[in-house]
Amino acid sequence: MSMLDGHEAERKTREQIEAEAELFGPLTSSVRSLIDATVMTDAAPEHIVRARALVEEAAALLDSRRMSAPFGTKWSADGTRRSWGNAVIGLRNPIAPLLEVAYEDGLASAEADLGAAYEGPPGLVHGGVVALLLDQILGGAADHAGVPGMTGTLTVRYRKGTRLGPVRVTARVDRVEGVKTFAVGRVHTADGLCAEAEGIFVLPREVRDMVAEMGRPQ
Ligand SMILES: CCCCCCCCCCCC(=O)SCCNC(=O)CCNC(=O)[C@H](O)C(C)(C)COP(=O)(O)OP(=O)(O)OC[C@H]1O[C@@H](n2cnc3c(N)ncnc32)[C@H](O)[C@@H]1OP(=O)(O)O
Repeated sequence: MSMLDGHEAERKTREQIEAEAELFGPLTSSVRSLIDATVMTDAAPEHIVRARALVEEAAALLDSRRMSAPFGTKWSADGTRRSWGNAVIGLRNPIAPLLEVAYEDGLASAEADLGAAYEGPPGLVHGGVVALLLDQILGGAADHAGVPGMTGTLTVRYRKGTRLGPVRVTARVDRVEGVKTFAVGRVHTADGLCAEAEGIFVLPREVRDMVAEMGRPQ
């Protein structure tokens, strides 16, 4: 599979996209609550059995018609970009903590409330989830600065356990060296700084080749 696959131009209007967001956003939110309830439930066995039947019925309804491929990234004529399946920010993805990333003065920042579904060590966020958030926000900072790339290397230093609950993640571009963008970021909770990261984001060769090809005179 090429890295250019999964990017798709679409002709939907802003109103159509908003209507889709209104339809799918609440579904995702309900399933996210279901995930939390599944991890945390202490209900009676007969309630678990009944819940399972209801969940299977819902899954069958949703599965009655499927997209032919994962959501990918859809680009609208007005520049709107949707990655609704994304594992961190996807509006249609209930396992995404749903970071809403804000960009200001070169700083990307987002907050998330990480519940029991993200646990690693008791009461703490799984280290892979911490890396997941950092990967996304560092990559987002690079992208927003106009120097995007695929994650080549992500180095995370875990300074202290990240307690489950509200977290704040931030990132910015540190420097650009040719096709590599170096971004740095942090994760904070009420306990203070929990993790720091540096990422190297590389604009892939095939994207570089495509850009060079487009710039060549006909
Ligand atoms: C369109 C995107 C928008 C995307 C914008 C959206 C961002 C969202 C964030 C989500 C991020 C992800 O999850 S991304 C998914 C996880 N990552 C991946 O799957 C990437 C898998 N790896 C790859 O596709 C490839 O190995 C690449 C793209 C990383 C590099 O391949 P390449 O492009 O052929 O690289 P190549 O020409 O050999 O090298 C170019 C320069 O990069 C350096 N380099 C090569 N590999 C690495 C590396 N792993 N770590 C550090 N540096 C590296 C080389 O030394 C060289 O430096 P010099 O000689 O020039 O000094």
